[in-house]
Amino acid sequence: MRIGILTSGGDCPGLNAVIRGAVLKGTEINGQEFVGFRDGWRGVVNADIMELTRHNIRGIAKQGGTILGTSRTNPFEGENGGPENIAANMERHGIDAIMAIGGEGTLAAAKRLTDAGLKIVGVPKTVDNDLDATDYTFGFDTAVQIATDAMDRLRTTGESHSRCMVAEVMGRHVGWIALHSGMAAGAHAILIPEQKTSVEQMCEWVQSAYDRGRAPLVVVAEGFMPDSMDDPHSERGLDAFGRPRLGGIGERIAPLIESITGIETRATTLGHIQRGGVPSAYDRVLATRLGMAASDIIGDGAWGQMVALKGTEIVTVGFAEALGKLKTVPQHRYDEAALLFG
Ligand SMILES: Nc1ncnc2c1ncn2[C@@H]1O[C@H](COP(=O)(O)OP(=O)(O)OP(=O)(O)O)[C@@H](O)[C@H]1O
Ligand SMILES: O=P(O)(O)OC[C@H]1O[C@](O)(CO)[C@@H](O)[C@@H]1O
Ligand SMILES: [Mg+2]
Repeated sequence: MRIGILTSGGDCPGLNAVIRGAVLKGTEINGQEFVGFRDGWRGVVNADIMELTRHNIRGIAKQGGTILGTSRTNPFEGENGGPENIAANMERHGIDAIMAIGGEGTLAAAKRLTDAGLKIVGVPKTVDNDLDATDYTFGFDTAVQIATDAMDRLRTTGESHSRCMVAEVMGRHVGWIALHSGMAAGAHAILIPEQKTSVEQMCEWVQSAYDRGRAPLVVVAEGFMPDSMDDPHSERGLDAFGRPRLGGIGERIAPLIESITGIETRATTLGHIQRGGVPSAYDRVLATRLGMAASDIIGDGAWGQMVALKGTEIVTVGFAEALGKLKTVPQHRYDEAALLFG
């Protein structure tokens, strides 16, 4: 069987380890051959294909990004898009099945194509860790470590100047990166999309930390909304799928904190630094196992399914179930972190 692998949506550390895991297990054990589609669904629609052999995936588990490239192309759009054209392209290139590595958008597209008769399995990815069907997504652990390192640095400069430091991290719909990096770095306030918080409450936490002689550290997820806002802060236009690009809420709340408390405040947006560079050991192992398992479920003909982590085991979940809901930060996880605020 000849399989086409694609990576789609935002990149994250560990994508290459999935590709390597799949190709090694597939070629060595499962009797499979692999090609890569360049730039996500764009490569599928335009039949932009590269060979993936054991030789050209060697050493890539530790490389950040994706050797295949990625995009937010919609496979249903354009004159070559849609299930019939894609099926014809696959047949022309002798490709029997697709392994789609992506977030909820990529997997939603994969589900629609599978419903139309294509043979597709999925591998979940996102630094945001917001897919409910898997306990952790690879890339998350690396992003949390990068954010924690950054906050450790913000704290030393904050302490030298007796300033309040606001660190903005990724997290469009959920606050997992903010919660974990904030707990790890000992933040005095963690602001996440799941919990609307008033500016007065933020300032209370900041003031109380300051009064104890600390330089307050506030972590805010890009999708956070103070109780006065109905939509996340966006000033950067729309992405390729027409959604607002987030980012900038930290710069927006820092002057509010400064004006209310009188404490000099600086904001730093970590942005794409969180998605770049080498994956952590945890993410390499998780990604490699998911890639190997995805090769196995292709061998089983488990079309419309994706691999996922449950506890410490890799399991299989149907796209429909996997896409049902986002994994938000539960109230008790926020409450336990909030005990340490202020
Ligand atoms: N319901 C859908 N039907 C068809 N295509 C979709 C659908 N949802 C998303 N897509 C396509 O899949 C692409 C990838 O989705 P998206 O941009 O949401 O990234 P993702 O895979 O969710 O990863 P992440 O959000 O973590 O970066 C989108 O740009 C869009 O073109
Ligand atoms: O700048 P890009 O690549 O469009 O992606 C930004 C988005 O991707 C994510 O990193 C993952 O979904 C979000 O946290 C963020 O909003
Ligand atoms: Mg998405």
